Amino acid sequence: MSSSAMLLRRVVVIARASSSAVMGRIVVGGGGGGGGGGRAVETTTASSPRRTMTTIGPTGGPSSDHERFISEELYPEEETEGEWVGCYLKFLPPISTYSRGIEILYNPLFNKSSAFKGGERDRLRFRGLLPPRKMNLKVQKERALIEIRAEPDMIRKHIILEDIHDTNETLYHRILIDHMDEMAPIIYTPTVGQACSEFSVLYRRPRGMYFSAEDRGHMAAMVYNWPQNDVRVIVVTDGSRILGLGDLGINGMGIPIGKLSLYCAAGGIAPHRVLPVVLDVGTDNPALLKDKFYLGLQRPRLQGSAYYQVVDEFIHAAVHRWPNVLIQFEDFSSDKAQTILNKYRNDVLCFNDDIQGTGATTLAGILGALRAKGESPTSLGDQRILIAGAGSAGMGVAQVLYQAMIEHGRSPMEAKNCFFVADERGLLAKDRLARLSPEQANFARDDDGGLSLREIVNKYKPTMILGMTAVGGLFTEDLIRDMARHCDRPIIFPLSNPTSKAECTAEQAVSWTDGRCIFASGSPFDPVEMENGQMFYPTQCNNMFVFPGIGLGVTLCGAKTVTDRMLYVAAEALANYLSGEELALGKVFPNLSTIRDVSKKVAVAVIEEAIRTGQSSKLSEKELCDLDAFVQSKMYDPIYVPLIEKRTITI
Ligand SMILES: NC(=O)C1=CN([C@@H]2O[C@H](COP(=O)(O)OP(=O)(O)OC[C@H]3O[C@@H](n4cnc5c(N)ncnc54)[C@H](O)[C@@H]3O)[C@@H](O)[C@H]2O)C=CC1
Ligand SMILES: CC(=O)C(=O)O
Ligand SMILES: [Mg+2]
Repeated sequence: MSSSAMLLRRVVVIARASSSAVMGRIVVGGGGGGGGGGRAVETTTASSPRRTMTTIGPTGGPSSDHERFISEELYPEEETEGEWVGCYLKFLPPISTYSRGIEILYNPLFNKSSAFKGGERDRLRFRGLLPPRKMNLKVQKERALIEIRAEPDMIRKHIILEDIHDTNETLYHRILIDHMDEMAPIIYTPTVGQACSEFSVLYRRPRGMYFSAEDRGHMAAMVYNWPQNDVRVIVVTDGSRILGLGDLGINGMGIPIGKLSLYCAAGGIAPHRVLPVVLDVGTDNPALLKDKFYLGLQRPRLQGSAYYQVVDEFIHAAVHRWPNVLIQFEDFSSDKAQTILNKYRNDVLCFNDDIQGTGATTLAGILGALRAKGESPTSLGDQRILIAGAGSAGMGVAQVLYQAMIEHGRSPMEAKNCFFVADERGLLAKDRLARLSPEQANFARDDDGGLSLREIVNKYKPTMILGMTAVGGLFTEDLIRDMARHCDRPIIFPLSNPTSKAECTAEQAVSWTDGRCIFASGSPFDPVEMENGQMFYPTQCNNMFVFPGIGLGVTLCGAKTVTDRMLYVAAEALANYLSGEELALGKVFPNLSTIRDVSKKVAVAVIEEAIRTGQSSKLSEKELCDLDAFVQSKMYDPIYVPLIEKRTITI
């Protein structure tokens, strides 16, 4: 083709780009095809909290191969600084930085590695510090997937992914978003359990902050060591109950890191706005106390007021530097978890994921299960609910289900009567009131204290059994067969994590109930082929389905606190997400691949609730008309944007 013909085609391409803005050689907007409506991209600088919003047009595809050929020839991909969508190059607002040279390559928030374009390599002074051939995000992802998939061992896969996390956050989150089904078990439960157990020996690079008992009196200053001004979400643990693995001390850092990866990938919070934290108050794990490679303080855990002072100092320091930050308490042992939540929940934007997040998620799963049985949500108050495990998770679930029953018109007494809560000493009843926490005492039965799980099943014929004991295999064949004898479609939720702690497996539940159970588990299980050849698809009842959306919602609307009603509407949004087809397949939670959309729906529900109840300080009624599009526009989408020197251009 002659160069004049090529030029002519270029003019046509530009002219077709309706409402296009043209900046240099970059065309904004797309032709036909794509999803209609503009999309807003939010950019931020890692070193500065300033943001720009630029609306870009519909993502139209190329109208012909010919057109694509011409455009790409004019603007070779490896040299243009934008994102190719078919034959169009989308304009992307640049990020400006004070960093230069090698510093940028070592900053995972900025680094694009082989995807840095020639212009950037010159502007930011690292030409020659990278191999010359340029790749794009797609090719980099393809290469990373080959490496991850070639590795059979889950912990090795985890190490590869976390290595990408530590070197290139854009690529890491792109991989998570595009392959959530495959990646969640690697970065989250069950593999994160092993990653925590081996955290000190696997430790490579710093991520997050540690506040130890030795830092008392310094925390208000220490928080300024964190390089980001705009932290929106902190996940904090004291490492005292990591999944069902017990006290792992600072090795529990893997949990805030994993949860925050989900905040970014599923909840659309930009990675420079999240901060994983461990409070190192010692450990009572005898193996760690004498492990020469353990990286935390080797002393018994602080107790009493000394312990609560550390928590208090940290919270005040964090809120002082980042006044609007959401603090998510995670994996605190049950003797402290509720006390801490009660102390801060009315004054600080915070929630406890194990208590409240698990409660909301399990409520959603139960509402889904009732739908699958052809029952209405109000039938929740007709259920007989056996909860095995009276810790944070068990009592959190009991409280949220109880509130939902009240919401649906049951009296407190009627609602309480639905519950049978048991721990390792059997059914909780008034005979041991003196040794129960207020939350446990609320659900103590009048009689039958100490009945075993099987005795409860055979006497009270529960319609569901929920496991939050961290005791792998607790749901025995006899127990589940008894459940199935008394109930046509028993709901069986072994929720303990990681997989080794699940009270039973999907295969066991299906086989012992002859395929009649409605099942969901905390950690993932593979589909099961039933005797009749039909497939059974277990889904995951894990708080990952609500916490990213709750975080996105409360931070976007500037909520002052996280209310019980916000958790309730989050559960409803999750339950409503399920389609009839999914329910027919036995699924009570959506596929993980939809988690980003689920999180958006949860965020919308939370924001609506905040606006309705006057909890929202940033959004008002007028934003309600297209909240879905608003939330979508605010969600972090990992793509490479051009980097420029801060000194040269300010955005
Ligand atoms: N799927 C999900 O989203 C979530 C799952 N979990 C899981 O739930 C489990 C429990 O977590 P927490 O409540 O924080 O722990 P926890 O240690 O506070 O509570 C465990 C409870 O189980 C009871 N228990 C122990 N042995 C028992 C037995 N043989 N029979 C009946 N009860 C027994 C204990 O007495 C205690 O009440 C963990 O494995 C955790 O990973 C926790 C939060 C969310
Ligand atoms: C999922 C979760 O938060 C836990 O197992 O603790
Ligand atoms: Mg947890």
